[in-house]
Amino acid sequence: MSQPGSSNHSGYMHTIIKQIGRKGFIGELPPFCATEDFDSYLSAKTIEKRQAILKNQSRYEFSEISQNEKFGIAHIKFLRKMVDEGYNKHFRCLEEYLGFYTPPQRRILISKNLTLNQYSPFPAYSDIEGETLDNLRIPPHLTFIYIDRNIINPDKEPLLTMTLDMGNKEENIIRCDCCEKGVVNCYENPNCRCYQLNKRIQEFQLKRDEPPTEFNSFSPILFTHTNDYFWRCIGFSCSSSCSCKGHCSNNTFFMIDRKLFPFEMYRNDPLMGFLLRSPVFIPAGTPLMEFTGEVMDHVRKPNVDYAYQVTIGTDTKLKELVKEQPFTEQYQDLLKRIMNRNFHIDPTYFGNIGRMAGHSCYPNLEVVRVYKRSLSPAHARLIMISMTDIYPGTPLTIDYGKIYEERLSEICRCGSFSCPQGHHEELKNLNFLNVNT
Ligand SMILES: C[S@@+](CC[C@H](N)C(=O)[O-])C[C@H]1O[C@@H](n2cnc3c(N)ncnc32)[C@H](O)[C@@H]1O
Repeated sequence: MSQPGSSNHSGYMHTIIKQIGRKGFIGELPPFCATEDFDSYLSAKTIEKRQAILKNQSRYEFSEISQNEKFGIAHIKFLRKMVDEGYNKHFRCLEEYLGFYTPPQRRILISKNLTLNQYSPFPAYSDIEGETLDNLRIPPHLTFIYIDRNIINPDKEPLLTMTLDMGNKEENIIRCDCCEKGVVNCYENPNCRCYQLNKRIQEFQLKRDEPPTEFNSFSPILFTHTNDYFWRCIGFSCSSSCSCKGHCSNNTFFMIDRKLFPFEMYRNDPLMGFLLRSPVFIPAGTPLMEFTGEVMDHVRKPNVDYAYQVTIGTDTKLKELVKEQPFTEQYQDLLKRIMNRNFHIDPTYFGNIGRMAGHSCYPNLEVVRVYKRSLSPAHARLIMISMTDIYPGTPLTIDYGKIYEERLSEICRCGSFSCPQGHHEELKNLNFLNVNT
C-alpha cells in the first residue's frame, strides 16, 4: 500500500445510532430495512423523502438481500460480454460473480467476532481446502488490536499529539451552528461553515468537463476520474462538535456509522492471506468503512504493506487553505511545521477490517481523505468507498499504489483482467472509469 497519490488509480465520536445485534437499532432514528429500502433510500432526492423512508420501517435485515438487477444491469452486461468473448479463460474469478454468493459448504470459523464488540461483529473464516481444526494455523497478523478510531502514540508522535489537542480547542475547532434538531440539511446550506469548507476543498479537484466528486451523507459518491486523484479528492464533514452533532447531510461518515454491511474476513489462498468481502450487494458510491490505524510518519519495513499514506508534505493547496482559517497564531505555527511531513495510517498492530482489503489491479473500492473538526494530519481520516456495484461474495479490493506495483507486481494474485500477471497487454491500464465509458 502506501502512496495512493502516485499510483494509477487511486472511533471517532461514538456511532449516532447503536446497532443491537443484527436486528435493530436504538437511537434517534427508527430502524431501517436494508433489503427493501436501501435502493429507494439512495435514490430519494430530498432529505424529507429519506426521513419518510426511515420512519416507515420497523425491520432491519440483511439475509434476504438478493441480486438487484436495477443497480447492476450495466455491470452484469459487461461481465457477460467478457465471458462471451472468452476472456474469463484466464481469470480465476469472473464467472462466479455472475451468480449469488453461497458461502463454501466446508469452512472453519476462526473467530465469530474479531472486533470483540457486539455492535459490529466481523467473523473470520478459513476456506482453504484440506485445512482442518488440527492443522489450522492462525497467523500473527490476525491478532491485531481492533480500533474504531485512529490513534496517536504521544511518545512516538508528540508534535502530532499537540496538534490534535490544540485543534480541538474551542478557539481552533471548525464547527457549525447553523442547524439543530433531527437529521438536518447542512449540505448546500450557505451558512454552514463545514459545508463551505467541504465545497472549497472540491476546488482542489482537477478542472475537467466532469462535475467534481462531492462528499455528503446521502447521495452516492461518484468518482469522475481516478488518475493521480487521491491528493485532490478530499471531503470535510460535520462532527459531534457541531450543533447538528454530525446528524446532517454534510457527513460522509453517516452511512459508515450505521454499519449496514455484514462484512466477513476469509482466506482461500494461503499466499494472499485473509481478505474481505460482503455477502450482500453493495451499490456504487457507498462509503463502506473507515480505514483506521496508528497515525505516524515513519512506517517500518514489515508494515509498509499495511500502512496507507494519508497526507503529503508538498500539499500546497491544503496549506493555503489552512492559512485562511481563523486559527490562533500558535496553532498556525504548529500546523506549518507538521504539514511538511508525510503521515501514514498504519493498521499493523491497531486497526480495523479496512486493513484486510486485498490489492487488485482493477479495484472496486477507492480510499479518500475526509477531515473533521480541523485540517491537521491528526484530523485526516481515510474512508473506503465502493467505486462500482459490488455483487455478493466479491472480494473488496483497493489499489495498493506504486510501492506495491514495484515490489510485488510480479507476484500479484488478484486475477483481474488488467493485472500485469494476466495475459492481456491491451487491458493492463483499465480502471472502472474507462471500462464504463
Ligand atoms: C494489507 S495486507 C492484506 C491482509 C492480509 N492478506 C492479511 O492476511 O493480513 C497485504 C498483504 O496481503 C497479501 N495480498 C493482498 N493482495 C494481494 C494480491 N493481489 N496478490 C498477492 N498477495 C496479496 C500480501 O501478502 C500483502 O503483503
